[in-house]
Amino acid sequence: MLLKKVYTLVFIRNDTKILLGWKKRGFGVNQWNGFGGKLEPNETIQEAAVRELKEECCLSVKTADLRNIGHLEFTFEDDPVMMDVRVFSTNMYEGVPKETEEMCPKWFDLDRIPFDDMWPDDKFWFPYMLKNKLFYAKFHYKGFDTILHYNIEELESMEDFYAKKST
Ligand SMILES: Nc1ncnc2c1[nH]c(=O)n2[C@H]1C[C@H](O)[C@@H](COP(=O)(O)OP(=O)(O)OP(=O)(O)O)O1
Repeated sequence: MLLKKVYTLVFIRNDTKILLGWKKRGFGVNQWNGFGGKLEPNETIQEAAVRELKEECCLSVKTADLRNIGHLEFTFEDDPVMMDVRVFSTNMYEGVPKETEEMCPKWFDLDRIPFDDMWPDDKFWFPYMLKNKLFYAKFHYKGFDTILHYNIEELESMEDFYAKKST
């Protein structure tokens, strides 16, 4: 049986650029990614997303301005934990991105995303995000570099997706 662990992943973007952070430590170190992490006790997923963004690059967002745009599930060979990652996007934020102990933020043109220095799965689902499509994707890894199999689908509505998932 898989044990589920929930994570957040936030992308700040506009029509031409996206903010990514170079992970300086921990899981996914030395790669570009969005901003996010695990939930703390008694925190909603949106509250965790806001907190992690602030902690990792000093930007402030309101929970109401976060749009849930996708759901990712990661499993790993011989590991009973499934990572359940809730993906959010917004272009409404306050502050200026700043380097922290965990991440070094940088803006990228949408047509110059550094996929070679990102998680291998990102190249599969970023195109959905960049076309403003909602998505649900599952990746099964051997180690952290090899995707053994994956599935990705476009969703009509995140609310309907989670309603169906909980039944
Ligand atoms: N494969 C893949 N693609 C894209 N994004 C991710 C992955 N795997 C991932 O874990 N992620 C995302 C999900 C989260 O946003 C981070 C990982 O969070 P992590 O840094 O481990 O959580 P924190 O709570 O910040 O960790 P510590 O502060 O305890 O170190 O990457």
